[in-house]
Parts: sequence; C-alpha cells; structure tokens
Amino acid sequence: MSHAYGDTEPQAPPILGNVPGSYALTVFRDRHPVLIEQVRQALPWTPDRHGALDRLLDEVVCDVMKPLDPSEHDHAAWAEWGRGRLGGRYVDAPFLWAESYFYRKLLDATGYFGDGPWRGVDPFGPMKQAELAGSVVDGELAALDETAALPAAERAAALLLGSLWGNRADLSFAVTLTDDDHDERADGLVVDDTELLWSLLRGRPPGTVVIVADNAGRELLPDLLLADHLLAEGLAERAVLHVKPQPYFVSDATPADVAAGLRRLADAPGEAGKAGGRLWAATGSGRLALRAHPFACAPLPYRDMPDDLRAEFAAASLTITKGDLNYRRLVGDLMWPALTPFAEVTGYFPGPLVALRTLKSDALVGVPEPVLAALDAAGRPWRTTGTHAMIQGRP
Ligand SMILES: O=P(O)(O)OC[C@@]1(O)O[C@H](CO)[C@@H](O)[C@@H]1O
Repeated sequence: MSHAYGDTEPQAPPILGNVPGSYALTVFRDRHPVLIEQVRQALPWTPDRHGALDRLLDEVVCDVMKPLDPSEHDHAAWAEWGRGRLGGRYVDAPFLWAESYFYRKLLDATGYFGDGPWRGVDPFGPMKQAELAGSVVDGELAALDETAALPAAERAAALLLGSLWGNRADLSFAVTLTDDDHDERADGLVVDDTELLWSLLRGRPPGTVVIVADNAGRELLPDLLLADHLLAEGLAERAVLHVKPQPYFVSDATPADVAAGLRRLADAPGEAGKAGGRLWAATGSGRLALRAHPFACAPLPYRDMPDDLRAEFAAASLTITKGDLNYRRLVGDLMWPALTPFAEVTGYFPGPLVALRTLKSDALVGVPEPVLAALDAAGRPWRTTGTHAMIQGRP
C-alpha cells in the first residue's frame, strides 16, 4: 500500500463496517438497535414517532440505507454526499459516513426537523440531563477545590488530564461497554504531546484558542474548566468553543448543552462555582465564544472543511479537538498504519493542532514503535475500549 501525505489525497483505505470481527461492525449490529430502543424509552413519543422508530429499526436490522424524504431541508445535501451509497448497506459505506447518516435518520424518526410538536426536541436530552444532574458530577466539581490549591504547573496538568479523560464519558459508547471497561484506565498515555501543547501557548502573546468540543455533561464541564484556565492564566485572549448544531452521536454537545453546563458550573459551590461565574461573564463579554457550524454534523473528514471554518482554524493560536469522532475526522477515518506520522496525515489542517482523545475506534496514527509493540504484545484489547488515551499534536 502506498501513502500520500500533506495536501495530496490520502491513500489509505477507509474503515468499513463490513469486516467480520471489526469494531465498526459491532456498532451497526449491536449498538444502533439498542440506541433506537433507548431513544424510544426516553420520551413519551406519539404513535407517528413510534411508527417511524419501528421503520428505522427495520432499516438498521435489514441493513438498507433508505434516502431522506425529499421534503427534508437537507435532502439535497445528503443525496449528493450519499450518491452511490444510498440504497446500499450501512456496513458497505465508509464507517464515518454511515454512522453519521444513522444519526441523521434517528432525528428524522423523532421528528426533530419536522413541523410537528417534536420539532427541536433533543431525543437524547433525558440521558444528557440525568448525567449532568447526577452525584458523579457533584463529586467531580467538588474535586476542583483540591485542584485549585495545587501549584500552577500541577493545576494545569490536572485540568488538561481532566478534559482528556472526560472523553470517556460518552453516552453512545457506554451502550456496549462492559463493567470492566468502565473501571479501567491505562496510566501512561499512548502518545503524550503535553509539552508541545503548552509550548504553543506559553511565552507568546495570547491569541484565540479554539476548542472543538465533543460530549456534553461530564466531558464538556472539564472542557469549560480548561477554557477558564487558559483565559484566567493569560494563555488565551479568547476561547472559541465549537459544538454541534443538532443532537448527534447521543451525547455530543449542542448550544443548549453548553448553556446547561454553564448553569451547572455557576450553581456549584466552591471553585467550580467561581469558574462558572468567570465563564458566564466571559460569554457575555465575548471572550468565550460559541460556534455551531453545520460542518460539525457533516459525514466528512476535516480535509473537506469549508473555507469559513478553515479561516477560523487558521486564525487560532491553537485548535484543540476533543474525542474519538473528531480524531477520526482529522485522520479521515482511514486505515493508516499506526506508525504513520500525525503531522503528515494532518498536514492539510490550517494551524497548530492538538487532539485529546480516548481510543474508541480503529483510527490511529503517530504511535511510537516501542509503545505500539508493547501494547500489542500485552495481548489485551486497547485500541477501541476507551481504556487508553492520547494527547497528540503538531505545531
Ligand atoms: O467522539 P467520541 O464521543 O469520543 O466517540 C464516539 C464513539 O463513541 O462513537 C463511535 C462509535 O459509535 C466511535 O467512533 C466512538 O467510540
């Protein structure tokens, strides 16, 4: 297999669901049917929505991607993106594309974009709200009192790791996790570019830091706390938080989730409440800005980003992407050999970039050879279980 890097087209093959035993196949076969039933239980749907959920379950079980109704606002876009794929099997389309289409069809089934009473109702809302209100979050916010008392360097490291491991709290991934997976967390990072991250921010005039968020709730709160740290320490003049314009991948953060997260922080006692107050004020003054670009829910890799988004990333002193799906989009969700350098695969990205991610799918690049050899030799799954994490970047 040959590879091309930088601004040339990537040549690794796409990750597909039709490979027996693959992680992607389990997502289509095991996760999606369960998710449809979870959504069914989440809200008191009317008969028309139950019927639509039945039809989607049928579509998923029979594995035929049916087109959106022509009356849907984004029908033309999906028809174009899906040319040669719609009518085929979910597992035969690129994993990134087909999974994204599943979530679009789920919003279709719940009437999210329709004219009826369910318009704008987040079908994952009850799951997100339960997590945000839970006692686990109380404990995590209370722990911030100890973090705040640490010396500056340790505090910065703790907040960064909090944001990184917050990515384990992903309600779509949790659907098929075992109890063992929930508890396990590897000590060492698979790739650790922490020093690069700080070097891109320290000792230079503060600029705009873009944080491309992932999940709401237990991931978004530490992301907001990291943004607060960057603003408070003068490492960023401005922070811009990119979220999804619509519900996606179950727990992905939307503007409503940011509002709920800021409310949760601002209402908390102690240091969390103080950070919440600062962030609330920063939102009002524009130092913390929010974006919900349509491309965030497109079934496309970042290589295909539109010009306005490219310009935003280009103007940032650093872009931090969160989570597995953003990582997949950064590397095109292709089957790169894991030794392939991150800087080369992401050469198209228009500025300094660091990805914070727990490993929950097969996309993986830039792993040092001895680390790869040791992890593979250990004989335990590590690439898709969320037990391992990485901080991976390039200037
Ligand atoms: O982006 P996130 O929240 O870290 O992860 C998204 C995820 O849970 O969804 C996909 C499977 O449904 C995988 O890519 C990944 O495991």
